[in-house]
Amino acid sequence: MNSSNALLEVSRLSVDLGENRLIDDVTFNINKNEVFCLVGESGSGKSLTSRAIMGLLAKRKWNISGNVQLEACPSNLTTLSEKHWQDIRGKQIAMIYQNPTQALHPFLKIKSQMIQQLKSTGMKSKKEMNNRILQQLDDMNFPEPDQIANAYPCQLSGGMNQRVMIALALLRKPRLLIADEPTTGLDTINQQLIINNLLQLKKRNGMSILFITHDLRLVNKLANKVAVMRKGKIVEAGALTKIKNEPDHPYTKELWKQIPRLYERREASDH
Ligand SMILES: Nc1ncnc2c1ncn2[C@@H]1O[C@H](COP(=O)(O)OP(=O)(O)OP(=O)(O)O)[C@@H](O)[C@H]1O
Repeated sequence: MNSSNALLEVSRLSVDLGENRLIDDVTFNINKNEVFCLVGESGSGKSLTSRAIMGLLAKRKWNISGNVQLEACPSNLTTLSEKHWQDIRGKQIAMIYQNPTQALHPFLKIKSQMIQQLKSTGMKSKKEMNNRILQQLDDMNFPEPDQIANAYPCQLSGGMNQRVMIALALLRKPRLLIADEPTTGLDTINQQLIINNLLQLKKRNGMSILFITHDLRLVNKLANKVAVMRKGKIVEAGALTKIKNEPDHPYTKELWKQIPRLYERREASDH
């Protein structure tokens, strides 16, 4: 790692599908305890970048080059075997998605899904697992964690399932959470609830967040740093204040113009 404050360093990451270069020479760093927002229009390559970082692109289909370095791991993440990834995914880096059904099993109670995660850490005591599960659901501000633990996903609302998915992802206290549009499609109240909850947990657990979104209002509320993607490339990156107040790239200027007024105030206590 080049800096002692860096948690993740992505350097010259490219992803090809056959002749098509879909991610092109992407470079950025995420520091410890930082929220890094990756923004850009649909199809710009945000999700593909996160899936390449997370080792979720099958090598038989995708050609990946570049260097992805995580503080806890001496190897380039793009070269790790699936076996090695089992020590990293969930424990060092976790991911949450827009749609909780991607992460939740429909026919298993929430508790069973959480137990599976905890068993993979070597935890054996039922009591310890039960306490950990209730604590994690309590951290997501569920007033009755026990009821949630004993529910099936279909018995919960979309917003509740989204919070359960976050609880599941954070069970092993990862250093980096990749959040791929986790609030898109939710109503404003649930969106606020989840964003505030994520900021609380970031502070409590001392984790960093790579937050993927096309919603600049969320960027304004959450980000320490921002990278703007377009057609597979990062066209501009820097501190939120710089990207917001003095954007250099015409595309970034255009993005901010789409919001007439940024009314959401950042609460200093969140950070
Ligand atoms: N599984 C796939 N097979 C083929 N092409 C893909 C696949 N996934 C993504 N792509 C292509 O890669 C490019 C980047 O897609 P990506 O999903 O990363 O965009 P995005 O910025 O996350 O968009 P959105 O905001 O809509 O999720 C697009 O041209 C997309 O069509």
